[in-house]
Amino acid sequence: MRINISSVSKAFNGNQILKDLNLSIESGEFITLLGPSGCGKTTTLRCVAGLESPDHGSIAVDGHEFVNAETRTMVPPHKRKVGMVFQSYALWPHMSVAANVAYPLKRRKTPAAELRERVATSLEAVGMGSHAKRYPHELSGGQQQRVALARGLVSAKGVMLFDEPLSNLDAKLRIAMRSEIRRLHDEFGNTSLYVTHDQDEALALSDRVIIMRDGVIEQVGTPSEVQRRPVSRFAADFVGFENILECRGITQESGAPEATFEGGLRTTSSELASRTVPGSFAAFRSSDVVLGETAQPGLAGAGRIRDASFSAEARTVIVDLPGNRSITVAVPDAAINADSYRLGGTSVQLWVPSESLVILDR
Ligand SMILES: Nc1ncnc2c1ncn2[C@@H]1O[C@H](COP(=O)(O)OP(=O)(O)OP(=O)(O)O)[C@@H](O)[C@H]1O
Repeated sequence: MRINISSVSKAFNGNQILKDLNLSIESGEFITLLGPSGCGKTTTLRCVAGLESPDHGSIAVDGHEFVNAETRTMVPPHKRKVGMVFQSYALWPHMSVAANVAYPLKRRKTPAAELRERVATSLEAVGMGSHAKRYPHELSGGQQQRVALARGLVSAKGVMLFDEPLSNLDAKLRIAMRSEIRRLHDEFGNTSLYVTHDQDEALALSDRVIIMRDGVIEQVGTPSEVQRRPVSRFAADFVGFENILECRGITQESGAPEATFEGGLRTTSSELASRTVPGSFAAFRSSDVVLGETAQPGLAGAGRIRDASFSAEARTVIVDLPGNRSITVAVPDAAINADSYRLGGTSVQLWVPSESLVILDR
């Protein structure tokens, strides 16, 4: 089912939370809203579910208007037939697993035989068929979340909404449940809108990722587009570009243009310099900085190692650059034992290849 969010605005107590939001989600797509706390992700989801009403704009599913602030159309939440899965699971403690999953169907007065069959099918789908008679307190967190997922699936007529459903699970279970959620999305042929502030989760699950900032959409793209080609400093920072340096000027001393960035880094390619203006930014990942080599097209400079941290997850050094700037560099495994990387104060040459740089004008 196709979801159309058109010019949706929403304010709480005079604070504008959603600002003229427009988004079209294709039938069968898995879309993630990714952004920092407070940017309006949950509010967007709640407007689709009918738990909030937009002040302006409309939301339609397959051309059928759920809400239109201008014409005062408002379909109540239980008539929208969307499945919703919350971070808190929101299971009724006094109801068995089967009764929890049956609840939305009961509200819709689904005939008993159909109800039993749909409850059994969705519990089987999430691997909880043998736990139908248990109560929520007899289940682990991961099992409770599976029941919440089954209840969402049973309510859905094609649209599923997820509000940080995995945040309360430990890291290992979170990764396992991610693929379950994606599998069920494909198996049931749903259109899914998923809220998270975890970029790994968004990138792993989605067909397209929407990066939100202060109630507006900053970038829409496939996981690889947002990861490799962020459109702004904000988006680059959000998808994990550790290093973002501002261009301080363009010179043409030796004939070819050369751009200088914060920390004294300079372009070694006129093509790169021609795409840069003072005030634009060069963004690059710590894993794309090469220490001890230079002179291929890209960005080059020199600094001093301030600090090295080698842990199981990351092997990084902080390099201080002139002008009180520093950058983070991920050291390849092969270089870990090189003593020079462990010594504070050691001078290093550094280079970032052209293809690893993203030049941003905002
Ligand atoms: N019912 C409400 N009444 C007043 N303010 C609200 C209400 N719901 C949300 N807000 C405010 O709107 C802003 C956006 O909230 P929202 O939950 O949409 O953000 P979010 O991007 O989902 O953040 P998080 O990741 O923290 O859940 C926040 O500042 C929040 O305090």
